[in-house]
Amino acid sequence: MEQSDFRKFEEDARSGDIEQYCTKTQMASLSDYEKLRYRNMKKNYEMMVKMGLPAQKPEFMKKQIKNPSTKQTDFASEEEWKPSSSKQNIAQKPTFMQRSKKKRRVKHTDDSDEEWRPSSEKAKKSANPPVFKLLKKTRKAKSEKIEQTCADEKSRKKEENKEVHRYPQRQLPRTNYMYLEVPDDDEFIYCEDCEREYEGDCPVHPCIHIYDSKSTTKSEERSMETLPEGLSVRESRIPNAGLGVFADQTFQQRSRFGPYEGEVTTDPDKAHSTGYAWQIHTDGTTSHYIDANNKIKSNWMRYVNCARNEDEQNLIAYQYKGQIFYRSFKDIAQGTELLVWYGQDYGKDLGIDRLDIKSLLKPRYINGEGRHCTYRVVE
Ligand SMILES: C[S@@+](CC[C@H](N)C(=O)[O-])C[C@H]1O[C@@H](n2cnc3c(N)ncnc32)[C@H](O)[C@@H]1O
Repeated sequence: MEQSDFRKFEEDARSGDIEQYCTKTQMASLSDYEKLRYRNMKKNYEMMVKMGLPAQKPEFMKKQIKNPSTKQTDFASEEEWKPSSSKQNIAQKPTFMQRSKKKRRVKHTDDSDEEWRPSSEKAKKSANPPVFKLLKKTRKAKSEKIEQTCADEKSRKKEENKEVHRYPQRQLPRTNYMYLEVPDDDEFIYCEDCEREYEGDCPVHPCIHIYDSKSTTKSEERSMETLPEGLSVRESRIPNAGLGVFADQTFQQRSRFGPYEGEVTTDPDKAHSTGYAWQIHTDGTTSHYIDANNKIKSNWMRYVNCARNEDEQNLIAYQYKGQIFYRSFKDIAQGTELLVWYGQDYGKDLGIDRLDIKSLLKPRYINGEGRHCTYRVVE
């Protein structure tokens, strides 16, 4: 399918009717993004049927609601097409920070029929994924402690999501590692221009990789020495934030930096304590952390500060094949400080209240690949 056709198809999908498959309450609980996703699934299915292609009916479409008062299970929870591993680990309530787990993905191939992967294929793929081998090993070896911590964190998030608090909220543990919601599969990269994901990278708008400078030092200077050409570290423009990274030249949109270097740890307490650790996910759960606290073992990315609002944010962090990269989603002018979003918990710890996260017009540029599309309210 031509790209322009695909765009038109996506626009048409926004007007698709999914109301017949859920109750009013379920409808109201879905974010606009979720609604769009279900509409897209419905349209995809209908289009494939129309084209005479073998298509598997999305699970949610099989359960048409005749009587809205009939008790139903949660609409979103009926997504049997979701890989079970990711499904277990995803909070049921859609939140702004919750990345869409089922987006249009395009595999790198010349065969345009690959654009839509039916759920059964996806399920097969998840059952035997070609990647994450290294992480899976790490996962097997991970201590009970980390599993417990992840379980604690999930129940804490569940608590936070409750709309009515019958008891005063207890003091929550400090969460100061940086956090990304990562899906079951981190080998896809979102393209802002095409508004969809590609395996590896967008063939039309590929990232420009900015390589670290080589460092031979084994001293504390190492992290600074790895600074790529065109960047410098100096005092941040953000009051009391310490050092920050500045552009000494213009960096185009889709400049990619990384990976974020540091020590790998499975100890959440250690990761919590430093303020330089990114959380890494495998199959939707935390598997380990990359902690850049040690300057001898980390690179320059440890100096990138947290954006206080969407306007000043110019980088998004994302996990790709078990590593963290930063990518510019707009041109970065010379003299500008590079700023990324660390995640809501860390943001809160820094006293940053991202109003754009809470507003009805959802943020366009947060972390992860689902957050930085040009978001539109479609109702
Ligand atoms: C990953 S480090 C960033 C580099 C750090 N500025 C430095 O000098 O090493 C994270 C720490 O930087 C500071 N920081 C980052 N963004 C900030 C912000 N928006 N406001 C205040 N402090 C910030 C906080 O002290 C935080 O714990």
